Amino acid sequence: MKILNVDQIRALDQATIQHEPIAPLNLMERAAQGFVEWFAARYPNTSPIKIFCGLGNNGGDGMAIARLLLERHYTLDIYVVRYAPRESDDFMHNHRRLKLITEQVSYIELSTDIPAIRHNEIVIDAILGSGLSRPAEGIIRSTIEAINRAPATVISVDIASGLFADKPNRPDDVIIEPDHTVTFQLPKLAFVLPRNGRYVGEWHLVNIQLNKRYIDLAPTPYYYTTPHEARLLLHKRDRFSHKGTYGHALLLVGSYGKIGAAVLASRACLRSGVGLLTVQVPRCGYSVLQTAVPEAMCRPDGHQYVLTGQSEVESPAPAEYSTVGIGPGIGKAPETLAMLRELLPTLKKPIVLDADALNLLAEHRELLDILPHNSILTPHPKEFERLTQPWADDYEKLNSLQAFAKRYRVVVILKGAFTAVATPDGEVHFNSTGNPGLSTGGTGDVLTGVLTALLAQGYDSVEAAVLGVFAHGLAGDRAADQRGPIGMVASDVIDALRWD
Ligand SMILES: NC(=O)C1=CN([C@@H]2O[C@H](COP(=O)(O)OP(=O)(O)OC[C@H]3O[C@@H](n4cnc5c(N)ncnc54)[C@H](O)[C@@H]3O)[C@@H](O)[C@H]2O)[C@@H](O)CC1
Ligand SMILES: Nc1ncnc2c1ncn2[C@@H]1O[C@H](COP(=O)(O)OP(=O)(O)O)[C@@H](O)[C@H]1O
Ligand SMILES: [K+]
Repeated sequence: MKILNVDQIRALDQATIQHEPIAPLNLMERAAQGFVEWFAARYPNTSPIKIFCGLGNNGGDGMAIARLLLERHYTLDIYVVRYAPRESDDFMHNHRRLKLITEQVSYIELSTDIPAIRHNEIVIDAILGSGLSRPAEGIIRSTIEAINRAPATVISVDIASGLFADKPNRPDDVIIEPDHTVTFQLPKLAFVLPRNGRYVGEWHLVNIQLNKRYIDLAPTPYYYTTPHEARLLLHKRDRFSHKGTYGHALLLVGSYGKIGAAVLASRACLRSGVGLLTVQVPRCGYSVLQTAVPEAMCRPDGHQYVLTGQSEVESPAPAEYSTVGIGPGIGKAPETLAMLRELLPTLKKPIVLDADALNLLAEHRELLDILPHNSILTPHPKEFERLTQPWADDYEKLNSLQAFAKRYRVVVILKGAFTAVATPDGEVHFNSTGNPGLSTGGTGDVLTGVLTALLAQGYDSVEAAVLGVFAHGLAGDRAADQRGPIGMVASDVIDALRWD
């Protein structure tokens, strides 16, 4: 699913109005109906509601929503924040229609007009929408502050008032802090960026049948992976396949005290469909791995405690495997750095790099230039910062992510809520699965195993990254259903992996 910017959203409205064709007012009615259906499915009409409307089209949506809720017999106090003399045409029209069925519309011009809001109330925020052109000031600001102070449930229409949809706010901007945002058709870039978490809450899409052709043609680097899109990426298994069909992966993982990372990555790799798996661990990990993961072959490293790349047993060179996954638990010993230096130039196919492999790249940047093209790097934000430099805001971080993936021709998976997969072509795919239960040691090792298995099976790097991140997050969601987000551990995520 595409993520469009504000100009494109405005043009999309216009395209819908022209080509469907539909009158602007009817499109607003459709949006309001969509919101009200979402709302009515969750909140019974016993909860008292206060709705705050601005004077633009977001306020117009609010006026229409108020009328539709009154028709459904909700108890409603309606407020218009009169911050300017100008009103949009569709606001005016819906204001007039509302006044035909109720006299009870209050106007907020001064702080003293702002009502007290009680804890059992629901606030609907329709003050400012995607037309925000400057930070909220004056009476809008005071109203937003009052809503944020109130102990009520807050639901924003389209986007929290005061939040820019596709560019950074200043740190001291006043913005609604909703519990939910109900937005129309497509997500906004602001919704998937970490620093906006409290200005978005849980967000929900309401389909209002905006022009499909415009959406299909609109250029954008930003995408949001839907379950349907992820499923389309999945390769089917051939009836006459054998284990050779699904690749032979090599994992270079673990060091003394971190053999658990090796076990987790290996198990996840096997649970993600790899044909054969060989794992190289330092000698101290040999019996652990052979016992904990009997399905994997193990080649013990020549070193007792860290990886050096030297193997005690006769075995093929890493380049002969379908792919290599390297990083979980390896540490940063000089011998391991030497291994990386020797290994990288010999590899011609994309590989997966995670954890201390990334930290070694950050400390020895010349290695970045010899990464096999289309390799997958899986930094969490701290690791990514080491690879680049600190950023002032999420938009700067996003630019730096795109630039990095392009410059080194790699796929970068920046992990976290709405994990961002940046491609060498400059696209970014935000993931839709996962939950805070995944914020626990070892879940990143699981992701490395998953991705290594997908590359070994012949998925191209972008598909492997988008699908792998989706499936990993979905497994995390299943694990959270079973164990709760607090009790779940990385092994539960492996057990919950499913590929159908
Ligand atoms: N496809 C869609 O997304 C649809 C959008 N609709 C609604 O239309 C909204 C966008 O409407 P508008 O473009 O009128 O935008 P707004 O409702 O955000 O209103 C912006 C108006 O307020 C002014 N303004 C902007 N920032 C201000 C500030 N800080 N202080 C004071 N005034 C400020 C602007 O100059 C403009 O006149 C959407 O958010 C959505 O609610 C729906 O009605 C129909 C479909
Ligand atoms: N709040 C969250 N919401 C969704 N996914 C999360 C969240 N926190 C962490 N994750 C996911 O959990 C994994 C954590 O990886 P990482 O930080 O490398 O942990 P570790 O190295 O301990 O295994 C990543 O896939 C990340 O996207
Ligand atoms: K709003």
